[in-house]
Amino acid sequence: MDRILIRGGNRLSGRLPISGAKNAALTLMPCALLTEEPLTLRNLPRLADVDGFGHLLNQLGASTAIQGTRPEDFGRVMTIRAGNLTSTEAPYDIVRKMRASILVLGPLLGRGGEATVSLPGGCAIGNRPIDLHLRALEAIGAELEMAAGYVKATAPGGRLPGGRYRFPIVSVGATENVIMAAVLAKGTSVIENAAREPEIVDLCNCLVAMGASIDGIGTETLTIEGRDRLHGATYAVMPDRIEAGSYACAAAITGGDLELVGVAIPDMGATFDALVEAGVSVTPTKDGVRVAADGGLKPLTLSTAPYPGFATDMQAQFMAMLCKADGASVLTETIFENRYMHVPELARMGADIQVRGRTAVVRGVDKLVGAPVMATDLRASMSLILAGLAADGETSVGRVYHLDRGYERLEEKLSAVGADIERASDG
Ligand SMILES: CC(=O)N[C@H]1[C@@H](OP(=O)(O)OP(=O)(O)OC[C@H]2O[C@@H](n3ccc(=O)[nH]c3=O)[C@H](O)[C@@H]2O)O[C@H](CO)[C@@H](O)[C@@H]1O
Ligand SMILES: C=C(OP(=O)(O)O)C(=O)O
Repeated sequence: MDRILIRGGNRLSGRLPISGAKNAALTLMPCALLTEEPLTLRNLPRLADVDGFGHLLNQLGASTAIQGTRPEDFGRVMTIRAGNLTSTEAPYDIVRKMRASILVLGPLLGRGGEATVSLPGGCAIGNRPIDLHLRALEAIGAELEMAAGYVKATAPGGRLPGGRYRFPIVSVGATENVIMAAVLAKGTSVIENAAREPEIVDLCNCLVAMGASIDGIGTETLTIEGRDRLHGATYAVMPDRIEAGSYACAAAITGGDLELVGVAIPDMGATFDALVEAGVSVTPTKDGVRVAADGGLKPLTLSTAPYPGFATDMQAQFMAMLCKADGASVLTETIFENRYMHVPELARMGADIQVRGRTAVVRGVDKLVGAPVMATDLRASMSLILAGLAADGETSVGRVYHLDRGYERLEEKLSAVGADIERASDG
């Protein structure tokens, strides 16, 4: 199994390209199931999760073709053709490895009136049930049956009627699933308390490019008028705001100066606000944004929240950064019940963090020390990389497959801006 080795202490500087967003890619790829015509996605990041989703689409009978990208380029172009689907089932083997597989439920149901998807089960960061996905689909007319760890959803008469649903709490995935089902419904659907994450806006914009009718994009109330059919499109995946935020933290923790090329500044509000409050300078440039720090960081009080609040997917990276702040920070995780798995690993590197329930108190330390550490999930892995960049000596991060789910060629991007980082194989 691979490990990432980092010899810490280098100040990062230079230009760092931002890839297409994993979480947008994983909701744009299933849109291809909504049409018989090809959907071409540009700026698709090269990630294990994108490959996994391609594999799932293949299992359903869709073809996935990668076009003319050179190995040295970031991102790629993929054309997905779902003209002849041969299956409507997402099996346990795939769903358990990649939770986002649940996002085929809505489009399969919308297109063919039937879908069977394995229940994903819990994961390291929490239980992550799918009850809201199911309630929302029921509200627009789906009938559900549960058996042997699978949910089978059908549309009576082969087509969903549409309907109204108000989410009791904000769910990104459930909002995406119900939108993808509703765009091909017979009637109109109204979705209230919808998630407003930029990835949802990206999804809606792609669906509109495919002929869907969606009103209220970017707001908490979406009105979707079902169409008889959607057509193909070519669409570029939005830049990854979480990758950008992670590398902004890398600049901050190393007292560095990075230009994040291609970042979408309007999507970065809460992350950049928090960095500025910590004393980091964030300045728009012609190609993106420059994030610079002089070594001193102020402590912060942050609470995770749905967009436009501070993203739970940035909590672990900020925690690592705040280990080097001058004073005590307070972080509260409100989205997932178990998203502090990185704390004991950071502690092995000299961090001073106390967790009580959903709140973590992070006391800045003079130095972090390199150590062998183990990643537990995607963003936890990134927090260990960040700590390693700032630590004295060598850090070795295990279970790199977590990182490969969401960071395109991480070690290449970081070494190009001055990090001493490499991937090593345990054989
Ligand atoms: C592939 C993808 O885009 N993943 C993102 C997506 O995950 P995901 O879509 O799984 O996250 P949700 O927004 O659905 O989860 C928010 C909260 O709602 C709860 N919940 C969710 C669904 C449900 O049916 N019932 C229920 O109780 C979850 O357990 C969690 O506590 O949004 C999360 C919150 O921004 C991010 O951390 C993930 O990176
Ligand atoms: C939790 C994440 O992803 P997923 O929902 O795919 O597990 C993430 O991107 O941080």
